[in-house]
Amino acid sequence: MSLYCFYTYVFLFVFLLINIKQLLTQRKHSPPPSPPRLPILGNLHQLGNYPHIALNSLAQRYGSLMMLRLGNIPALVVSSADAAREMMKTHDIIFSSRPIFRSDEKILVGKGLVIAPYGEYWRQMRSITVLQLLINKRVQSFKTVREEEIALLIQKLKESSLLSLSVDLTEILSTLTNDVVCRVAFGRKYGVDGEYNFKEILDEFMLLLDSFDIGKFIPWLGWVNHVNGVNSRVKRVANWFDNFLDKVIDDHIENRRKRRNGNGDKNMDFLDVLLQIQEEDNIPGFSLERDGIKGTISDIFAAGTDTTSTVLEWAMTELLRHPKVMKKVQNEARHIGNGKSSITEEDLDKMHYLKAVIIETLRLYPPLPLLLARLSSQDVKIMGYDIPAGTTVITNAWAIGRDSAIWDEPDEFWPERFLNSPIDFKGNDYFQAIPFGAGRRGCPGLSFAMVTSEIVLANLVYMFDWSLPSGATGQDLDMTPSSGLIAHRKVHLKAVASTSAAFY
Ligand code: HEM
Repeated sequence: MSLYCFYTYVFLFVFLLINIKQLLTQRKHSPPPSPPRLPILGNLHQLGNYPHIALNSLAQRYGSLMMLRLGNIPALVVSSADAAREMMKTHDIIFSSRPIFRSDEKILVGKGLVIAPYGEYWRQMRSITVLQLLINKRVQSFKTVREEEIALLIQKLKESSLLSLSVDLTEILSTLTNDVVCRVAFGRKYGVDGEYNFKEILDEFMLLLDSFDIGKFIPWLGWVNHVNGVNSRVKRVANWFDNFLDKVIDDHIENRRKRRNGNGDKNMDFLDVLLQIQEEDNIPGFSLERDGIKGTISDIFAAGTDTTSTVLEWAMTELLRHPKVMKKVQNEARHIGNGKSSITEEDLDKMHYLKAVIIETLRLYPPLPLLLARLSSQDVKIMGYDIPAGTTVITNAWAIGRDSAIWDEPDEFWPERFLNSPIDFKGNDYFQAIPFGAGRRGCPGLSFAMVTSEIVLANLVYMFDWSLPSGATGQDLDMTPSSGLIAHRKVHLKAVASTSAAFY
């Protein structure tokens, strides 16, 4: 071999070595694409008032996996069904924690499930919530509570229908879901009247939970919350809620002592169930403390009230915008109800179109459009990209539900697409629409939420014909969502109920 050839081979060898090394390092660190960022704010300024919509626009440019920086927080944004499946199914355990923001801890009283890091405490609390509180048998046992509250609602609507008055459906539905959850949790209502102005406090609690908190993202700017009064409002609501729960728990303990029959499972509310678990104290290596009880109840109010009324509010909005769909769901309800005084939960199994209306509503308007954030607990590869441990994960369920690669005419309200469709929202097999999240941390309140939404909507359309005030048409409705964690309507939905001719 000539000297020239020898040097050429050495040169090629070194060149190849360098390239392979570079390739390997690139492979080793292949982060998802990122939009450019500003100093300190990172990408925070790009979220706007409607983060789910803004993030969807960014995803159109940067892809269904994007890495953002929200102030100090590295955040992965997931915007496709495939990426969500990989995260919540293939690598479920790695993404089963939640980021802890100090402000959430301050608002959510006690030590509950929603913000608990993945681990033994969460596992025990989750198992109590799923197997003792939200299991189907228990959800069904509250059928009478739902039916009684619906009867009250129908009575109210009949009264305003006699006077052709418009009703604030947003307000009425929010009160209804709050009353149902209150009775299920405490065995009685704590409304606007009486000793506790529970509804007002709950509204403030939801407002604070929903509000933008700069200290979450840029801790050294946390002082802003002192200046603008948010911290004192948080403290006031948290103290109020804490004292309220103490009082309700003490009353329950006293009543159980008096009754001495606290073991009768039949009429037990959630608090009774939790107190019984605490008394029996037979979970190996785990004791349910008062703080755990408070946390569970606080979670159920935070996660279960506004989310459910939001579905109903959007479902009624879309029905008012689509008179043919309204007619179809009314015909189904009236055929099945057949002149009875109300639709019962036994009737729901036969109401396929009504179920499709609810599912289509959840696809288009997931109440938590960005679900609840998750946190990666170790380095992992998703869709070929490297995601480091400690990354906050935001899943854009709103974008997935409207993805044109999955759905025909994705922005159209068309319940027929779900008739005879195998898609459920359990997040086991189908990730095309995931309003309840998926995997280990998926929503344990799915059955509770579905049966409540279905029975309320069924009765609203069964008993009444609906129109908009002052001769407005559905197309006049303002469809702007609220900003915040829960995307309800920005403008309250007001409508006129008239008792259907079928019931005269
Ligand atoms: C339409 C109504 C509802 C929607 C859309 C909804 C949605 C969600 C979502 C997206 C999550 C996070 C899931 C994830 O990280 O993958 C969640 C968690 C949760 N939901 Fe719901 N939810 C609803 C109703 C309810 C109800 C009625 C209850 C209880 C009565 C409830 C209790 C909870 C709890 C306790 C968690 C935390 C679970 C955990 O972190 O392990 N939800 N929900």
